Amino acid sequence: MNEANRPVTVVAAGILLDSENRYLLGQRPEGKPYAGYWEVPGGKVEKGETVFQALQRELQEELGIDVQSSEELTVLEHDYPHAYVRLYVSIIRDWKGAPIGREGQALSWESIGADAPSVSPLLPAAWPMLECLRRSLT
Ligand SMILES: Nc1nc2c([nH]c(=O)n2[C@H]2C[C@H](O)[C@@H](COP(=O)(O)OP(=O)(O)OP(=O)(O)O)O2)c(=O)[nH]1
Repeated sequence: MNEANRPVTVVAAGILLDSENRYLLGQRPEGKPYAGYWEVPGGKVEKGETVFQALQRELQEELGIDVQSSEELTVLEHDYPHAYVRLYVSIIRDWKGAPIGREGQALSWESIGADAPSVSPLLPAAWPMLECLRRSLT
């Protein structure tokens, strides 16, 4: 619970970073809150799972890749109308397979150096993640 007495939804988000320092965004599929918005891949951490296990499961389901390792970047909270979320954000440089949108979602590789992603709109809580990513790499 938080000050507003709302239950906290715990989410693991994984920023895939390739060798050219590009990161991956995916578009949320129909049927989910904020469908059509772009986000860093990930999803809710299930009971009994670690954040890393949740990342491995979600990125296999969403992108068909096997995450080998991850580095913790930051933890962020965001109060949405539909949920109060706590996002554990990791950087992933080591994965097996080529990401594909297994839920029919569009994907976009983005340059860290750009002021803003080439796609929009982004989920509100994705912005501070990207800011943190930039700071950690420069
Ligand atoms: N994956 C992801 N989720 C984000 C980001 N920013 C942000 O606010 N969120 C929020 C949106 C959702 O409320 C929550 C993630 O839940 P989700 O609906 O994607 O999770 P899920 O895949 O487990 O969903 P489901 O099983 O309930 O369908 O975190 C982000 O960049 N990536």
